[in-house]
Parts: sequence; structure tokens; C-alpha cells
Amino acid sequence: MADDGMLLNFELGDGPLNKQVKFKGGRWRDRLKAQRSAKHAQQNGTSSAPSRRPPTGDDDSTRPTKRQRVEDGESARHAKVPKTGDGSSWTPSHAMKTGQITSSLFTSNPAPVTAFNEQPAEETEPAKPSNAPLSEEAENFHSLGLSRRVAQHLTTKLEMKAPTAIQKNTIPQLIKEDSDAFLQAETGSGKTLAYLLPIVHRIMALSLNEDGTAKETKVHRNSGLFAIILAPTRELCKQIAVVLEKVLRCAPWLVCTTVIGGESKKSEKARIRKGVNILIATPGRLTDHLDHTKVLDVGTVRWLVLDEGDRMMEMGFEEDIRTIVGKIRADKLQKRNSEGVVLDGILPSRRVTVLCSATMKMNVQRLGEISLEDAVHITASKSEMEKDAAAGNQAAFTAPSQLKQSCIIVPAKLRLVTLVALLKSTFARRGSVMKAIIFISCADSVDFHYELLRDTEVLELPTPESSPTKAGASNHTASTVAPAAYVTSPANPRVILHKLHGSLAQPVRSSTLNAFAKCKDPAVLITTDIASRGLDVPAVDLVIEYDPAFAVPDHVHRIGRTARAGRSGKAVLFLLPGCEEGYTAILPASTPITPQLYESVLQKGLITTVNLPSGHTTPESTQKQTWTSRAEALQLHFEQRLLAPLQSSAQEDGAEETPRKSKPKGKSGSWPSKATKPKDNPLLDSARQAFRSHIRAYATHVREERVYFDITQLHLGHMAKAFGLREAPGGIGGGVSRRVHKPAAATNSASKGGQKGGKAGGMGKDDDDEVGVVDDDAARRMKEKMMMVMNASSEFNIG
Ligand SMILES: Nc1ncnc2c1ncn2[C@@H]1O[C@H](COP(=O)(O)OP(=O)(O)OP(=O)(O)O)[C@@H](O)[C@H]1O
Repeated sequence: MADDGMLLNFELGDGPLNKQVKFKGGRWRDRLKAQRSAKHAQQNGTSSAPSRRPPTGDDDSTRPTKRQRVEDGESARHAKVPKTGDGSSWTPSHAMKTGQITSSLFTSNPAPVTAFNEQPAEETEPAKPSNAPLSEEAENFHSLGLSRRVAQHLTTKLEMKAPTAIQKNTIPQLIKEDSDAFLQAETGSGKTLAYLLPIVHRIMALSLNEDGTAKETKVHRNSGLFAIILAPTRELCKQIAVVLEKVLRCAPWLVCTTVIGGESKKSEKARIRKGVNILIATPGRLTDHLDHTKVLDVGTVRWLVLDEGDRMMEMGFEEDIRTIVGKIRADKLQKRNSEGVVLDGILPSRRVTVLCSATMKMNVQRLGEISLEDAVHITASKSEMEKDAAAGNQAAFTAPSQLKQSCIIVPAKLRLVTLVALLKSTFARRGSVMKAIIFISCADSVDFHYELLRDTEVLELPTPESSPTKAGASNHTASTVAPAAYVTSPANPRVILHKLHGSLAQPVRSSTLNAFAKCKDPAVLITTDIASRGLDVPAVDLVIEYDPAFAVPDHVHRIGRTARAGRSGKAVLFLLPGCEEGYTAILPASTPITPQLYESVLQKGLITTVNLPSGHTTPESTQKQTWTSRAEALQLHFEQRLLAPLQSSAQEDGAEETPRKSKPKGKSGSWPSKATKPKDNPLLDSARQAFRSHIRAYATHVREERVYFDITQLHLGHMAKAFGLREAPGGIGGGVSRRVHKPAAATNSASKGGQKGGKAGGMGKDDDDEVGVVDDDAARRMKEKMMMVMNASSEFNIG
């Protein structure tokens, strides 16, 4: 690595550069321009710095102005070097002592269209949690109809004293009635137990009398498959299995298992052959087993649960679900099992389908048509039901009331440093935040940010799962768990970084998630939407949507990873100034989404020096810097990290950097594109790939929300800076990946041939990373944008 110390050590004084500086790196045009500017500045006794005062957040005048081209040498010559809000001078960044060329971070940024003042944090009474368990006095599990055995097990072993509202409304219904149900309640409200407990209770009743004494015939693992639970992702299936296993400890004669892909079908078949009473599956894998696993008998199945039903539809599992529902219904319902145990009466006398979600996209109506018959709609509260009815059964959804939502409107160029500053201030105090999740739009961008923010030194970590130790790194997490650089603080000298996306191998995904969940140190998970649904990781205090979700319901699920079961939580949304600002108006929130000024975030986070990764030194002079100059230095450091190994060759041939063609990476299948072949600096390569994928992903926000996420408004040059790039790399317009859904054919057996479509990238996984729908409109906009870019010269494309 280059000696970044040199780079961070730029002058803070407001005097002009008085030495002839040799400019290195970047493109020859930029170098020439900077050389000229510096010369003029010397002659005129002024700096070649842009004239704009860096925003300090002190008053309105400090707002960044609307997007402008970078000041030319003339205007820069006449510009005064202003003082920053905190009294120090503003540092020119176009021509620095080190001779590096970069555009200023604080100039030419578009101003927010909404005028807002950051409200001082009011000492208001915290909102009453809307998804918490009810009071023990008001309700208990036994009174809902569950056996004493189950109720006691919940209280004593699982430490659940009272049901939540959705559990209170669902459990009696599913115990007493045999009708289909559509379960809808906010994130973290305990829907999993709401449908699991009545199922377990009724299956247990085949073996136990009402007073808890054993019946003559006791069902066991070979007595039949009674329930199938479908969930969209493998992680979610595993999580449901963990909860169910805990519940089944009070009925150890019953067995559940998962069939989710990502592991050998043979071993799944073997488990089914051994006997299972409750099966948890991803739709694609189950369809495959229904086709090929003869021992899988669905004649005794009484419940089919579709957890996160809308997500399954969205992921293209409609055909699989049709097949599954069709096959289960077609099989004659057995009134007795093969051992002669009477099932009817104790178990439902018809097949019951339960559909479950915190949100309902339009496609759920179709899912309802496929799977439900005269379903009852169960919500957490009466008022919700009334609200939904008033809305013409278009289910309304909200975020938990205790969840505090805020947004930061931050110009594209400042996104990366603002993210670091936010994380740094988040972990400034020990214990205030233990776990944070950062949502990013695509796998390539997750890979890049993880590589950028992790420390290069491998430290010994305490838990075996999250230990890329010197001695023996955990194979599965060696490339997905690492100590973080930049965001640590004296109070939290160790923060552990994790990354997760659908293109990672299944064992890596499982181990990484497990490592994050069990991490004893403060931890950050950088992830795609793969972690947005249903995942229940305790102690997530903060969710950062660095890239906004592709659709509002996805946003609701993402932020729902915090503030679960009555706990508190915060969610921060990054938005660009301009049309994105209007997005907050359509987001569901019990309390208003509070705006935060990015200037304050930077100021708070960069109040002290940033801990650079091992091997990078922070010069002493930076100790005295202001937050603005620290932000500039940090950005410069990132850019330099990306460029370092390539610099010498660029100098030698004086050529402009051009993206090099290479084979597609293949690993992050969601966004296939012309990848550049890693040569000298894999991080640079990763940044370019991430940038391209990010821009493509941006084009895929759902149609109704594209008014807020208009790709034609994106400044690619500015956005490139958020990836540590000094200019937008080419190759973005290499065709917008169509979002076609993978499904069974791709997932399960190549032998099926006839792809019904594969998810972008065609990785053919059950639950690969998903993005918004890429349709003709998105493709057209993308094309338009590319034309604009080709016809315009940007700040980084001076000429
Ligand atoms: N009665 C209860 N008392 C205390 N904690 C509970 C209770 N029921 C569920 N929980 C806990 O609440 C958390 C959220 O539960 P669960 O994952 O079922 O929520 P959910 O409604 O399915 O959320 P999502 O829509 O995000 O999937 C879990 O950690 C679970 O252990």
C-alpha cells in the first residue's frame, strides 16, 4: 500500500501554494489543469481552490448549491479562501502539497430542495411499543387455548411470559377453527410463534389427553407429515426451524426438518425417509422433492404455511407455489394415518393454508387466489382490521411505533465519508449500539464496501464462528467476517464487520449470519435485501439504508430488523438531494421521519481522527484538522487506496485509465456486466464493478417510485466518488439485466431445462439477491442516461 500518511498530510493554512508542485496521478488533462491553476494561484497570490465555502451546518447559507460544473481556473483565481464554520481555513483540494489531483468534496453539490432545520433532540416520552408482548396480567398462553405443557414450556424455558397481540388473535382461531387464515402484523410482532404454536399444540394432542396424560397411541416421526412451512430464503427457513426446535423440546417425539437447497439433496432425502412431522422448505426445493422424492407423502398434510408470501411471489415462486398447492390438494386427505391413528377432529378436517406477512404487495391477491379459500384476515388490532377494510382490503402496513426513523439528505460525493462518520459516531460510546445492519442495493457493492471498510490485519476474535484468527481462520467466514477499520473508537477499539449476500455459498451465508448474531463485540453487517425479510437477530439497534429499498414494503421489512418484540431501535435512510427527498412522504411511520443534516453527521463522526486500517499511518498534523478537512482527507485516502498500485504505470505511459475488459466475475450473479479484470489493485476493480452494479440497480426501483429515484437525475461523476473513484467508469450501459425469476427450474434441476427465467444473473438460487423490477421503462431510462453521459462532460471529465 502507498504511504497514505503523505496524502493525509496536506496543508491547512489559507495561504497559496508557494512551491512548484509536481502533479502525479489521474488523467493528463486533470494534471495539466491543476498545474495551470496552481501557477495562476501563485502569480495572483490566491489559492486555486474552489470558492465555495464548505458547508458547516451553522446556517442556511452553508447549504451546498445546486449542481454546477467545477469552477474553472479563472473563477478560482478570484475566489477568496473562506474560513470554515469552526474557525479554521478551508483547504484547497485541487492542488495539494502531495501533488494529488482530486475534485473538492464540498463544492458543486446540489442543494436539498426541502428546507429543513435539524430539530434538537427533544426529550419526548418514548412511543409505546406496538409489537411488544402484552402484559402478563392481561393475557397468558394457556388462556388462549394452548395446553399447560406448551404454555409452561414457553414461560419457563423460552422466557415468554405473555403473547403478543397477533399471537393473541391468531392462536385461538387456529386451534378452534379449520379455516384458512391471512395473518398480517408488523415486523417483529411474533408471527412465527403465532402460527407455529397452534400447529404444535394440535399435533401434540394426537398423543396427549387434555389433562396432559399420554394417550395409548403416541405419534412419532414416522406417523406422517402434518405441516409444511414455506419461506422465501434459506436463512429464514433455518431460523423458523430453530424456533420450532425450541418449541418441540416439550414434545421431543415430534420431528421437524428443512429442505432448502444449498446442501446435498441426498441428505435431505435421507432425513425425509427417516420421518418428519413438520417440514420447512423453500418453494423451489420442495417442488423438486415433490417431483423426485417418492417417500415424501403429503396425504397427511393438514397445514400449509406461506411465510412472507408476498416475497415468494415477488421472487418468482408463483409457479412453484401453484405446483405445491396443487399437489397437496390433489392427494386424497387421509382421515387416519398408516398406523391407524385418527387424525380428523384433532387435526383440522380440511387442509388449512396460512398466509403470513408484515406487508402485502399487490401480488398477494393472486397468491390468495392460488392458495386461500374463504380465509379469515387476522391482524394485531381491531383498528388495523378496520383500517384495512376502509382501504378496500388493501392491507395497510406500518413500522413499529417505537422505531425512530431519520433520513440524511447527502450529496452523492459525500455519501461514503458520511457513512463512515455515521458509523464512527454510532460506535463512539461503548454499549450504546451493539449491532448495526447496512443495506446496500447489490452484491458487488456489498463486496466493495466490506473490502474497503475492513481492517487488513487479521485479528484474533473471541467467538469461534467469527474468528479469522491467525492460527486457524474459520473457513466459512474467512472472507466475510473481519475487524473493521475507520469506524472504531477508543471506547470500541474493536468493531467486527460482516458481509452477506445471495451470491455467497450457503455454508458461508449460514456461518456469517451466525457469527453476526452471536458476536459479542459491536458488529456491523453489510448486506443486500437478502437479510431484509424475517431475519430475527437479537440486539440490532440500528438499520442504515445506505441505498434506499426498491419498493416501500421492502423498506418496511429492512427497518423491521430492529425494534423487534417491543425493543427500541433506530433506522437511518440515506437520500440524495433532489427528487429523492420526496420519498419520505410515502414511507409509513408512526412518528415523523426526522431529517439529519449530513454536515452534523460529519461533524459528529469526524470530531476525532479516523483509525485507518493497519499499515496506514495517520500523520500528526491531522490531529489538528477540522471535520471538513478530515472528510476531505478521508475521501482522498480512499481514492488513494484504490489508485495506489496503478499509479506508477499511469505515470509512465501518461495514458488515461480506461476500463479493461475481462471475463465477468460470475460470483455475484445478480448483476452480470463487463467486469474489469483484476490487475494491480483488486479494490479499484471492485469499486468499478460495484459502481456499475449500483447504477444498474438504481434503474430498477419499482415503477411507481421512479419519480423519486430517477436515474436520469443521477450525476454519475459525483456518484463515482462515493465508490472512491475519481470518475465514472465505463461499461454501465452494457444492457440492463432483466429481472426474471429463477425458480424451480433453475434452482433445482438443470435437467428440467426450460428456464422459467432466472434472477438477474441467472445464478438459479432459491433466494438470490433481488432487486426491483427491471422492465422496458427502466431499460429505456438507463439508455437515456447513458446517452446523456456520453454527450456531456462532467466535473471529472474536464475538457
Ligand atoms: N410472546 C413473546 N414474548 C416475547 N418475545 C416474543 C414473543 N413472541 C415472539 N417473540 C420474539 O419476537 C421476535 C420477533 O418474532 P418473529 O420473528 O416471529 O416476528 P415476525 O412478526 O415474524 O417478524 P417479521 O415480520 O420481521 O418476520 C423474536 O425474537 C421472538 O423470539
